[in-house]
Amino acid sequence: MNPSLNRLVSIIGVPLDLGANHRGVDIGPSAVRYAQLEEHLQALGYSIEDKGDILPNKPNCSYLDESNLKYLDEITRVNTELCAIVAEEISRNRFPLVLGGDHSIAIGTISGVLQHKQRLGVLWFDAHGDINTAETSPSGNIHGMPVAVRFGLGHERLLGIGGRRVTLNPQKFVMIGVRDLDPGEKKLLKKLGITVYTMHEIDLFGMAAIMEKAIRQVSDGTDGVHVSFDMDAMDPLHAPGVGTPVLGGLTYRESHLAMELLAAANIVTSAEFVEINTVLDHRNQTAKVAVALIRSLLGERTL
Ligand SMILES: NC(=[NH2+])NCCC[C@H](N)C(=O)O
Ligand SMILES: [Mn+2]
Ligand SMILES: [Mn+2]
Repeated sequence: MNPSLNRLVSIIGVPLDLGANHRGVDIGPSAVRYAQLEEHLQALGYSIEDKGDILPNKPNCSYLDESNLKYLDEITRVNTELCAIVAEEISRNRFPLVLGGDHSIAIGTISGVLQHKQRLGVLWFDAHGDINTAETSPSGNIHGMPVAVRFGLGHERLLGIGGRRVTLNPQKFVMIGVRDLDPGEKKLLKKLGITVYTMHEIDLFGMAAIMEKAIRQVSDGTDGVHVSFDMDAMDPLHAPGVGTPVLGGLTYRESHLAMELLAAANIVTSAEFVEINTVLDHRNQTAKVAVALIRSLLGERTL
């Protein structure tokens, strides 16, 4: 598989923070636009269409939901809309670039991509596994559940997004940068046989070697590759504006190298950058880093 680089990019903002149950990531899409995403991509020769934001309805100001699937209704609604827009942009032959928002939006993004590419490879950059279900989640926050949903595990409403039960192939799903897993997540990752490159493997073998293996795994025998990048995959030193920071993450250069190698491999057909929490950020640093990573992913080189 080697689709020629798609020069038509559609930006889709999803200012959803209900999945994190934490204010601040709802400003993520604005922060990334403010960091001049569009201008930078235009300079790289891309033709950009900004589709605007999918606006969630905020619950009453108390923002209190004590269930083990917090804000299920609204998260389902936003993801259903996101799924349709992503599918529509792909049918228009455009590359969907989704800006979060919390990571629950991966449910909608990936189900939209799956409408067109049934044999999809996914690279999931994250400090976390995001493979909880309501039964295993310590928080009830749906941003910790999208991976489980995409493997067909979770609440009926979430599984129904996209109209049909399309699920991912665990053999074509790779996690990178993981360093914080809940007990139920560890069990499920092992049961499904998912390839997880934790920080331990990245320290041991280096990002270049890990990416070489990861790229081969997700691109062989697939008809597209989706990149889901949670900014907390990076070390909080480089990306401080995230709601669930974990020490010991990817350095600035490791993250860039991963994006550069993906650009060189020319395999990525859609992407999302999520969990940018502007309230917790310093001078928009994390949004700027996200823009820098997107530029590398889309082929910018130093020389
Ligand atoms: N997308 C994220 N930042 N997820 C963090 C999840 C944290 C924890 N594992 C939970 O389920 O609540
Ligand atoms: Mn995370
Ligand atoms: Mn995540």
